[in-house]
Amino acid sequence: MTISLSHTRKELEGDLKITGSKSESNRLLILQALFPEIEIENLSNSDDSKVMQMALEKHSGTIDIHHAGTAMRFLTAYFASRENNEVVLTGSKRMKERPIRLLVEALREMGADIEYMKDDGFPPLKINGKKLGAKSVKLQANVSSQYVSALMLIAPSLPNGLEIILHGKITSTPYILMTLEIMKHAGIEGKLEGNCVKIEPVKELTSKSIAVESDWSSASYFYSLAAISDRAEIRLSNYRETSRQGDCCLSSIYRNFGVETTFEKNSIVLKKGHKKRAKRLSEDLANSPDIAQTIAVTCLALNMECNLTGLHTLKIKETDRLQALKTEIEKFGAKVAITSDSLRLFPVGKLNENVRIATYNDHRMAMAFAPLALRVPLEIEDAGVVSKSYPDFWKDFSKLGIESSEIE
Ligand SMILES: O=C(O)C1=C[C@@H](OP(=O)(O)O)[C@@H](O)[C@H](O)C1
Ligand SMILES: C=C(OP(=O)(O)O)C(=O)O
Repeated sequence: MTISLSHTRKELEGDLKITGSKSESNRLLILQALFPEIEIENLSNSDDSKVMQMALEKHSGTIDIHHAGTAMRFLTAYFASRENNEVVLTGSKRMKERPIRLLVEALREMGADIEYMKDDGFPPLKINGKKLGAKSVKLQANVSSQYVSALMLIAPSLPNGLEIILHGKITSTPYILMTLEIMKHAGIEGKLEGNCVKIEPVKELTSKSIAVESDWSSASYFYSLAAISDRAEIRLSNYRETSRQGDCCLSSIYRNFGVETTFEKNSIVLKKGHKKRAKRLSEDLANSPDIAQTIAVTCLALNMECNLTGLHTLKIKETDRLQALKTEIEKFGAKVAITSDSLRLFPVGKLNENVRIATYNDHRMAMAFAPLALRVPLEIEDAGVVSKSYPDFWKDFSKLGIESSEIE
């Protein structure tokens, strides 16, 4: 489905409830499968969390996790450590290109029985679950933090817990801290000190209901809308002032665009008035890679030069996001220079109209470009792709007065 987007007003007002964080949800679903004493509130309604729930009901056969990176990585560790489970974990065409070797090697070092069914280092995987007895394991941590979280999540169910020694420069660190915080909240003891994560073994937990905070990465698209608007007051729930999600750094980054955030009870209120904004933006996003696309498009809309660094993980996500951003942003007439870990945007002033955005099976390509409709009419291909993390995105977007119509 291709949609065309245009705006009716540049002053935005609205009140939205955003679905639960898919990252928090998918961690809690694994923990709940290991410790049924855990109850989850405000679970994400994303495809990635639905696929995780479906997978955790199975003990054998082929499990297709589609595009869900966390599901692929967390379930590899989960099934490898479950005795008498024999599964094939597979995914979309893109998932078969997303590397998993470092995690598989670490699990094999712990005694796991995992085979590559096609290309070495990539899904699909044949996993023959076994009791894993290792106490300590080494893991390279500069490619994806999801490998680290995957091992952390199964660690409390192992007889000795687990010490994970991280090598290389740790990437996407807030996601490792999120895993740790959620586990601690559930009653599991653990710590990250220097390059060593240590998780204690647990037999049983006290029953506990844990609430998932709404998704901060999803909030980024409303930050972008507010930044591009003339005036905005958008209220989003349910958020906390002290979040476990690294993408809460949006509240400070978007001050550069004149958007102020206030916390009121369980909501954040994004306000854009007549505050001055920065002339250019420089940000290292190694801790929050999922908001890189949103920020680049906000800069495009506001004619702001930007230099985004720390983007080395973007090329192994749902698509090569650096290349995809360059291709799509340049359709508007701007210039983009990319390296393997950075993106520089040189804006043009007047943007080309009625550009058709390709989304490359990447939910964030569709959602990141959508706010640009406040500046120019545009079209977005395969708009349903948003369901990976935010199925109600277009519905919520229209509540703020952005009109979309299906054209194909
Ligand atoms: O653990 C998680 O929930 C995630 C970790 C990050 O991946 P990397 O660690 O691969 O950067 C992030 O991009 C992804 O959307 C979710
Ligand atoms: C990279 C993402 O997800 P995953 O790696 O879990 O597929 C994302 O949601 O932006």
